[in-house]
Amino acid sequence: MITNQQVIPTETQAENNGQNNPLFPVFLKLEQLHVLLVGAGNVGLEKLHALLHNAPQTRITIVAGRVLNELRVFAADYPAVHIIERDFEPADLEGKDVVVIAIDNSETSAVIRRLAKDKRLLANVADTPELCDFYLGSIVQKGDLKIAISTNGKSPTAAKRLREVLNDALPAQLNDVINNLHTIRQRLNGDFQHKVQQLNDITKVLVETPAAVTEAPAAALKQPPHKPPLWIRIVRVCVFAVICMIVGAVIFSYIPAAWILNAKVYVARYGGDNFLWMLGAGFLAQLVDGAMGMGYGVLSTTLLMSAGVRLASISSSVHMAEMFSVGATGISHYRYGNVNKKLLKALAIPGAIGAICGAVVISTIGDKYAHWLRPLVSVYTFYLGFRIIAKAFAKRKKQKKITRVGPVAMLGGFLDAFGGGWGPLVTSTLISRGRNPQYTIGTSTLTKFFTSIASTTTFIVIMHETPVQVIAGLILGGLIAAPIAAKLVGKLPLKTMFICVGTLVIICSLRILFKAFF
Ligand SMILES: C[C@@]1(CC(=O)O)C2=NC(=C\c3[nH]c(c(CCC(=O)O)c3CC(=O)O)Cc3[nH]c(c(CC(=O)O)c3CCC(=O)O)/C=C3\N/C(=C\2)[C@@H](CCC(=O)O)[C@]3(C)CC(=O)O)/[C@H]1CCC(=O)O
Ligand SMILES: NC(=O)c1ccc[n+]([C@@H]2O[C@H](COP(=O)([O-])OP(=O)(O)OC[C@H]3O[C@@H](n4cnc5c(N)ncnc54)[C@H](O)[C@@H]3O)[C@@H](O)[C@H]2O)c1
Repeated sequence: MITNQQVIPTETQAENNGQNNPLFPVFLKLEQLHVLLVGAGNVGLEKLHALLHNAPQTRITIVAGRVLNELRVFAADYPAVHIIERDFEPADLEGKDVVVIAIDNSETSAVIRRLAKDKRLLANVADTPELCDFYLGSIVQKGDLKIAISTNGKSPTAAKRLREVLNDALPAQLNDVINNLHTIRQRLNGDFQHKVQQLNDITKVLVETPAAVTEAPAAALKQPPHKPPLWIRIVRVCVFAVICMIVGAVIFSYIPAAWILNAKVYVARYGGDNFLWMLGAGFLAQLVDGAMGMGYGVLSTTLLMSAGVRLASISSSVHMAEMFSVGATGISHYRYGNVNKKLLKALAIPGAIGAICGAVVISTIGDKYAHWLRPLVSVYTFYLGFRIIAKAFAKRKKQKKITRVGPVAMLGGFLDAFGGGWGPLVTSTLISRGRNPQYTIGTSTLTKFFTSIASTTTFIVIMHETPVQVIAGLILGGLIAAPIAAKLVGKLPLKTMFICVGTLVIICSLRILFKAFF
């Protein structure tokens, strides 16, 4: 059996090397070559079938005194096949790369073969192994997979039977498997050794349980390519936590606590009384959003509300800080081709209108009615917390594709001004209604960039002031978290993450509600 993979000799192969079958298999790009076929009888037709079945665009010139009618009819479907109806002439070898001889005269065959040899052309003399430079093989094909079989010329019938056996044994989905592995191969990062290791790990199951041929790589596509066992993941999380503690201890031993406490003097006017909260909120929100693709607004809003920051300040800072992170991610989505321009247009305008309206409402009546607006927003974030948890358990159902996206975007933009929610509302609604997740996440993220610009501009115009310190805290926290989040993407247990983040949002919202009424 021959494949086009690199052959690494095993012990048994090494023992057999050269002893039984010295033929060296190659897979010719025949369509880039010019073939001369001499003879157009039954055998000529068989060889023509074999050539064109594998490489239909191949340029083939057929030279034959008599041309079988069946061959003429068959060749008519292949524009690159040219028939010359006369006996062979040495000039026929000019400009050819490969010669197949299928005539009923062995002496003439030997002469043609010698002339070909003089021109250093490779020749096959059908059914005459001793005159062949190469043999045609029996071929099993499943999409891109091709297996060529040779019995070293001993029994073409055995080769034919083996082809039939393999053809039945190999599942049709094998081509999907190969395509999936091709996609994984293109997605893998890292150096060559690392890629080889990952591909070997993914495909190990194919060797251990051959029945898994049809399922394994498809499943591998859905999961991160290499999922280590649970205990390794637990150890990783613990190591990560310890590193965070050490880094934290080092940072705070160099930055005097008094300095941090003094910082609150500068931030108190606009941003509540604890800069660390803002830094922490920015860090956590970016960490979660970067790794899960949503949650920045909800998390930072609930955390800042818990720190007692003014509602309008929260909203304007969150949107301005978010503009940077969302802008950067949105642009990379655009570069990777994840943005559907039609959907972007349909989302951006209503989204921006909704965002402007939300920003106007919150910055004009935000402070005046803060005593009831804050608990109201908490009720909304409380609901979003549940939506995030629900995502952890949601099964993707095939629903009717949502076509009118405008109202969803407008509502998303409006409510987003109050406490985030664009992601949990717009992105998840579109995905759960049957839209392609890749394009939806990409397009929705880029749209979020535009709605953030709209609301931020509105806040600046209406409020005449910018809560610089809150924004600085959020951006700084986000900057620290971004590279960590990027590393964590695909490595975290998503379901658990959604549950944890949802729970955190619910607890924060409940706390605000509790404080408002008691
Ligand atoms: C694989 C396949 C590819 C193709 O041609 O496309 C192919 N022969 C096929 C079928 C086939 N050929 C013959 C029979 C009748 C039964 C029989 O004799 O066994 C059948 C079976 C049938 O048709 O059922 C007659 C025959 N063939 C050769 C000789 C001479 C000899 O052995 O000395 C004789 C006796 C002539 C006579 O008695 O006068 C020689 C060769 N045939 C080869 C290839 C090369 C060796 C491949 C290998 O290493 O295994 C080689 C050396 C040179 C070459 O032709 O390239 C194709 C199967 C396609 C499929 O998968 O269905
Ligand atoms: N047909 C079979 O199943 C089969 C099986 C085993 C072996 N063979 C052997 O293989 C050979 C070919 O068999 P076939 O059935 O194709 O024969 P065929 O008689 O059907 O065809 C022979 C072809 O060769 C051409 N030809 C002969 N001399 C030529 C020349 N100098 N220049 C150009 N073309 C020339 C003829 O015009 C014809 O197109 C024969 O020797 C036969 O004994 C055939």
